[in-house]
Amino acid sequence: MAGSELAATLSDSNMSESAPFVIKTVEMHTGGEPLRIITGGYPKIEGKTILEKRAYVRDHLDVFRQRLMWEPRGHFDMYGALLVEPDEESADIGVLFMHNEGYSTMCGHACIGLGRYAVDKGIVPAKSPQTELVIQCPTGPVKVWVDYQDGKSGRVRFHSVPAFVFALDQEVDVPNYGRVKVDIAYGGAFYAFLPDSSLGLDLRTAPAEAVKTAATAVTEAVKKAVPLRHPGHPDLAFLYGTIVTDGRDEYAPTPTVNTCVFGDAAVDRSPTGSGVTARVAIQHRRGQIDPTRERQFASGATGSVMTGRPVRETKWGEFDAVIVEVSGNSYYIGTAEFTVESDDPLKNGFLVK
Ligand SMILES: O=C(O)[C@H]1NCC[C@@H]1O
Repeated sequence: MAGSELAATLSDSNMSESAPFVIKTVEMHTGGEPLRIITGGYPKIEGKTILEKRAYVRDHLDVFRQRLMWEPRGHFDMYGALLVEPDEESADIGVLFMHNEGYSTMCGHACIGLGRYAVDKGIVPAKSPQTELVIQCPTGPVKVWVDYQDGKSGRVRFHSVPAFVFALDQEVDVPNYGRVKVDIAYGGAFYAFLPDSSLGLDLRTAPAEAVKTAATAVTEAVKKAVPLRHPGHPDLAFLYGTIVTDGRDEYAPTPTVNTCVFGDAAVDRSPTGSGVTARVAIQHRRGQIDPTRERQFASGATGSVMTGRPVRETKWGEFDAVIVEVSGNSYYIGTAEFTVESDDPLKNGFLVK
């Protein structure tokens, strides 16, 4: 099935909030991070470009995100992908990402899962030893290669849009943590990076709650202090989260650990594909990594690993940029069919904070 036909079947019912709600999903995880792929039942999505579609679901269909991401159908750290018709000729599928707070612009762990899904569902014809496809994300086209052997999809690699460094050693005052230096980089979304030691933490032993609190304080401080700009579109110019690292940026054959806190203080269970992309851009700028040295990045939450390496230099607008290759594994964990009863007082979902 072509990507555009699939997107059309997904959104052919013109459903209002009060209409019967039956949404089907395929459930996966990538390095522990959930991926709820919405495979049927979403209302019609208006908009020509993918950023217009993102704005449309945010402004008109947000209750569907809340129903699917929040409790009782989801949870605080749930993550979803909604297939949409791509508007770029080269793309096989288009996707909008969603989480506890809104709609992200790029998601590496989701592209890894969606690569397998597209091959396994026949959205793109499977080819051995690997199948290539392009996923149009709000940030732009992402090239994906899915290993395919003996009728089985496997490891996935992707090249996201050009990644660039926005600021190095930017000083910010973070309430309760003092003055810290952060690097800010774009890997399909903007992240602030800083080592655990700057926050008085040790990622190997710190409880997730402590990392989440500290990273959220950093995100809030950076949002206040540093206006971001993006060379492509103003909708892409926002800080998505903070990634706390173990500070081991110099190349080593063993994994360096990072924990990403994004959206409304969601903790990524995976090493964060878009974060690895942005972190490699910083390491490349500082001469800490090169194309011959693939680096391993481990999630501080689960220990799951993705690899990252710079592939080639390029530009995006005024920014020196780099194409980064990231790879990882995702797995199927089930399917679901979600419904709503009209008299359920909690039908639109809730979060316990
Ligand atoms: O892998 C990633 O890029 C994503 N995981 C959750 C937060 C990011 O969007």
